[in-house]
Amino acid sequence: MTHDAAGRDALFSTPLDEVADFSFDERVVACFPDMIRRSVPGYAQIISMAGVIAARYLKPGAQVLDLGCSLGAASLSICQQLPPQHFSLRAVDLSEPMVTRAREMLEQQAPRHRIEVEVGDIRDCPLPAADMIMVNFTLQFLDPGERDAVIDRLFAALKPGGVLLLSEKIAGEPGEEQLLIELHHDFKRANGYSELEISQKRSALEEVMIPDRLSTHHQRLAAAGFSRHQSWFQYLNFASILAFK
Ligand SMILES: Nc1ncnc2c1ncn2[C@@H]1O[C@H](C[S@+](CC[C@H]([NH3+])C(=O)[O-])CC(=O)[O-])[C@@H](O)[C@H]1O
Ligand SMILES: O=C(O)C(=O)Cc1ccccc1
Repeated sequence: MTHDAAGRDALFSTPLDEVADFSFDERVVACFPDMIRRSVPGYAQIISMAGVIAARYLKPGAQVLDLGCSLGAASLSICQQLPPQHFSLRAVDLSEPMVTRAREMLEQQAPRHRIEVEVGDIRDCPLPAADMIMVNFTLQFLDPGERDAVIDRLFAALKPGGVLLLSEKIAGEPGEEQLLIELHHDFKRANGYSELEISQKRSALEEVMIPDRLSTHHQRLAAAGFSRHQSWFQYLNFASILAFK
């Protein structure tokens, strides 16, 4: 069983002969809200602040991008803070089943907002000039060697004064990694995941999600040309940065 009728994540609950690399398929889509809430410390806080941050910076007529949108939670957060005529939003994700479900959910929960949801790759999808770009827990799934070019692309797409909201799982600074990993596993245990689920998920992610250190993210943002970039949130090995063009 990969999930129950209530959408509870049970993807890694039974022993697997060989744990395949993690992928955002239908089985993940069906339990994604539960999985991310129980796996990512601070996810709910970051999502609710996305709307609050948008309301602080966006002027009427603003264009917003949500890249690696999954089910559109960050987009929905903005819809809850700003009226439909205030902004247009384009949400993109590489996973077709995610995009299909995100379209349905946003249509249902924000029917009057101007939102397009498209299948696309953050590495090469068209990026309209934007006032705010959100990249929440997406850069971490790219090959580390591809991340500089993506941040450069986002900088180029942002209008002057535009804001980037970048959230990521992070590697610890030297000497600090082990404690963060152990406490994250404790966090998962406290949220009902078993030892087997924790270790099989870890194997599934090993090859496909390689976190950078927070300092690496800041260096990359500086190199891309961001005039100001500041960490505003960290909960264990999950952090969020605001960067301004
Ligand atoms: N190259 C790529 N281009 C576009 N999307 C991609 C790419 N690679 C992976 N993805 C997509 O990035 C998303 C990552 S989840 C984001 C949560 C969301 N932001 C949220 O606010 O709920 C985070 C997580 O699961 O830890 C998945 O939907 C992938 O299909
Ligand atoms: O579960 C984990 O260990 C994570 O690091 C976060 C995560 C959440 C959802 C899908 C993939 C990774």
